[in-house]
Amino acid sequence: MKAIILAAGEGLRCRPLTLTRSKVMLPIANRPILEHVIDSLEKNRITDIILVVGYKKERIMDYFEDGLNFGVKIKYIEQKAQLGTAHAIEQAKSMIGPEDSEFLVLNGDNLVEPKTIADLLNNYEGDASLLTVRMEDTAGYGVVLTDKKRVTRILEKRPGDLSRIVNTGIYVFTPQVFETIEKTPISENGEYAITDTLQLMIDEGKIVTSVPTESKWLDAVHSWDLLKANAIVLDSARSQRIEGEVEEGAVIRGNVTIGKNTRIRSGTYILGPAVIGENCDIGPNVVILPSTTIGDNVSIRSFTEIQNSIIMNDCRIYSHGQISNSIIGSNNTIGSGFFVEEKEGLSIIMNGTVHRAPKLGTIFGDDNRIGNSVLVKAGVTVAVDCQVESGNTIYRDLPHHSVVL
Ligand SMILES: CC(=O)N[C@H]1[C@@H](OP(=O)(O)O)O[C@H](CO)[C@@H](O)[C@@H]1O
Repeated sequence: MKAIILAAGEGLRCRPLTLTRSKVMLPIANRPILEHVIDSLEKNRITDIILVVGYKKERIMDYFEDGLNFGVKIKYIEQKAQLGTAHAIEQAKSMIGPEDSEFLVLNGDNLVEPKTIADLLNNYEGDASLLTVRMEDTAGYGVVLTDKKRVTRILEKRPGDLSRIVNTGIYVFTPQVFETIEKTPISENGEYAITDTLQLMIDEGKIVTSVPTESKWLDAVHSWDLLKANAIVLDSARSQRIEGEVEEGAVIRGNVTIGKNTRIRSGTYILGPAVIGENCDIGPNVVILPSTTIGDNVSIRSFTEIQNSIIMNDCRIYSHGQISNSIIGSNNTIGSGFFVEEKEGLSIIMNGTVHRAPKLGTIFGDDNRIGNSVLVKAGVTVAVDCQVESGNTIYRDLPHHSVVL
């Protein structure tokens, strides 16, 4: 069976991280979310992949190329305008032939394990099947009403407790779906939504079924969801793998992965689960606590403590820093004495809507230069290419190219 992966969106709610990469390229345990998705498909022997790309497509194509390094074959198709999920699927129509009696569709920015996909592959039936999960808080999702297995209605992002059965956005379709996609009207928010296509199919008497799963499915809606996804993936590691050099006097406990050419200097204490990439220089006397991921080519100097955070590639973090519940994009230089405040239950306003965050420190995009003794207030973001001089406190979100003297 072929799989169409939707990977064209930017992920506005994951800014500033998505200013320089699309959401599917955000790393979890040092691998893009999309790589986790492709890996789960490959483990189900789904190796014919059509990737619908758009925003920052070059970065995706440079990383995955033809897919052979990932055990799959990838063909790319561009969605030039972001006109919704039905429109995205329609772009791949010419790649689904008469030999394809059905095909799989999934989002490139949802974390799934192999079993999640297997649950749908083993139970799909009818003209279309959608994989569903039960959730208490269904805000921001599509939900379905069912009569036994059959879906009787799809309600997209409506307020109220209409149903707890959430649409994961993972489907098996027959090629007839393209005929209904053509008839799908544009929605109020100007998109052609596959959920409207499914409702049309139901109205036409076609059989649309719901396949429930309890396997892993995590949608990274906001950037802070990456921390949760990272912790879940790190937790599933079952062993220690050390390919770098660990100096005498360093302590490494639990499931920790340390990449090639990485040096862990004396006095450093690492408590897993944690992943550290290649060519890093950590210590002496650095503390890394669960659930932390550190990318490639990162240096962290003495007496800095990092906990439950993601530090992306090519960062330099100097001594006596404290970073927790935070995401630091790639190529950041952070001076000594850096301190990130953290708070639980912050209300963060994005485009006029209030979003409730879990315990959160800060989120940095790429390429920022931070001087010494800088403090960042909880929940504040620093975009891309900002410069903050020593001794400042960052109280407000910094837009890209900001200079704080
Ligand atoms: C129009 C559409 O495709 N809506 C889907 C889709 O929403 P997005 O806002 O496009 O991510 O994925 C959700 C799952 O991530 C699903 O619950 C919802 O029904």
